[in-house]
Amino acid sequence: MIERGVVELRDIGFRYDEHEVLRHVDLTLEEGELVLVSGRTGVGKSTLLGVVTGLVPRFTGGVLTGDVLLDGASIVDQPPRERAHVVGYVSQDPLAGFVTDTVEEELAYGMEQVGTAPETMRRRVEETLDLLGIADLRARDLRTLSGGQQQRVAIGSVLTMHPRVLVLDEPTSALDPTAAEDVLATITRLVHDLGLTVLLAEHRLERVVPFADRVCLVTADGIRVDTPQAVLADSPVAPPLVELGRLAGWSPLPLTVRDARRQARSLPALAPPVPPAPVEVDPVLTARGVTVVHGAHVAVRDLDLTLGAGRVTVLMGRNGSGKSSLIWALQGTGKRRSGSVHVAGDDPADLAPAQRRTHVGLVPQNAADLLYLESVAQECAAADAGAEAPAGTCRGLLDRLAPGIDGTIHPRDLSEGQRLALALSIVLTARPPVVLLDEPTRGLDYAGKAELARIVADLAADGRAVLLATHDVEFAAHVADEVVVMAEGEIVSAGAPQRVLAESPSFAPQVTKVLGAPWLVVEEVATALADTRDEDAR
Ligand SMILES: Nc1ncnc2c1ncn2[C@@H]1O[C@H](COP(=O)(O)OP(=O)(O)OP(=O)(O)O)[C@@H](O)[C@H]1O
Ligand SMILES: Nc1ncnc2c1ncn2[C@@H]1O[C@H](COP(=O)(O)OP(=O)(O)OP(=O)(O)O)[C@@H](O)[C@H]1O
Repeated sequence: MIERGVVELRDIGFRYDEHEVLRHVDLTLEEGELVLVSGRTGVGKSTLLGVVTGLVPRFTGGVLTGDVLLDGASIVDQPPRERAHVVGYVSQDPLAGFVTDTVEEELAYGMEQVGTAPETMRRRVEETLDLLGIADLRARDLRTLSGGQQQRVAIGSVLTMHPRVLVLDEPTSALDPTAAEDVLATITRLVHDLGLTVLLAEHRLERVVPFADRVCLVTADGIRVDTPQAVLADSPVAPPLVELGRLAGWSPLPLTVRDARRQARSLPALAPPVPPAPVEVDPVLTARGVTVVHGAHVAVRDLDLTLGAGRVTVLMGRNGSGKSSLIWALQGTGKRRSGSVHVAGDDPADLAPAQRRTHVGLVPQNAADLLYLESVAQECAAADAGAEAPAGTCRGLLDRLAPGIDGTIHPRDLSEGQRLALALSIVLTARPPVVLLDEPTRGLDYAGKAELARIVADLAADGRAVLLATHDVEFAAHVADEVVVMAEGEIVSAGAPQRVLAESPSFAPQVTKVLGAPWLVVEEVATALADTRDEDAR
């Protein structure tokens, strides 16, 4: 008998006119394995996932060649709807995928479509509410949920269908670190206990690598599929632990914090980095007593915040803790129940939109909200004109964040990371004194994030105040001058990253977990190692 995978992709090719996205892709997914799809922004990860779900080419256009098999039978001509009970899919944009109005309805919808018995439906809805920690949201309108709450519902609504194959596109991008761990552990349990097959695209390898059986690295030349160890040994994208292992010359490369801690015993004694001394800063934005209320829910409670010139403040906190609500209130569009916000003598809430943009720039969680023109080139030209910046300014920023995007593409057709990069470039072109970024790393690869960190540092060096909300602890460790943690609408901790991040079990970056505070990032270890080697040489 021939061993067959659950899903087989045979010599898959896909192109939009001249733009070739996938070629000669052969991939077999076995029962009960989790395959991680990684690769640069816009390289074709979502497209590869779409070939399995059938959304590509049916809903994207373009030309698909090759064959897709499910249990040995070709399904390449089968519409996504007919595969849905076997192949569950969670997209990068949960809101766009919702078909009902409330959490409970959404969890039941797929089961209703396939005629699941009512008592089974009821039971699975309850199980899923618990599994994903969303029981208290059951009656809520989907559109009023926070980004992370929406993402949990989207995952839940697919799990209730008990699919055999689960296709997930950045499923933890909006989740706080603890929730992300929980969701990945839940999925892994289904993989191990029920033989679920999972294909999962993710940029934050540090989160997913420990759970992956194999990694599929997508490059412009095709795919490479191997064990995480083998792919990461020389892959251009690697999590901090692997970077640390490469730097210290460890073999095998550590994939978990536990492995790295063991190997770290072999490191020479290193002089820890000296945290920067606190400095006096000029306030650029001052918020006092800000309260934001949605219906009966107090999202931000009597909160004071000062953003200083030249400072990057990172806003963290559990899903639903009020970060986005605060950001919109600071920008002036979000309704405040009470309190005041001042930027350069004005309250942004009192200004007309055009004037407000010169005070405060905001890149929202859903970057598409900022894009309204027909092409990338038009968006860039409009941003330059609006900001009276030299022609090419916006495009220059875009090429730093996500290089090589064709200017004629409609913003709607960009990959998730490319779209975010465009929205960031548009807002940053105006160089407002206050820059607010709501989860600015979704869909960005490590190189894109490193560029974003440099751009943010440039803005700060130029005297701007930057506030960015993120769940990406590694990115936070790289950019933060100060970290502010929210819980239940209030600030519960604030201070230097060496203290707030490093001392928290949920927010500590990988390097801190291995070496302890005040270590935060691999670059610090590289510097310290080079120093000891210099001394040895002397
Ligand atoms: N209609 C279209 N015409 C031309 N190119 C397109 C069109 N739609 C998508 N593309 C391009 O196809 C490529 C693949 O996109 P895809 O969404 O698969 O990337 P990705 O690797 O998932 O990116 P990300 O990491 O940002 O999620 C991108 O470069 C995108 O710009
Ligand atoms: N219209 C609304 N009605 C009721 N509750 C709302 C409404 N809008 C938002 N909320 C709630 O307010 C809280 C704060 O939401 P917010 O989006 O500010 O959180 P967040 O910290 O940005 O979360 P995430 O990390 O998931 O993006 C959440 O519990 C959310 O469900």
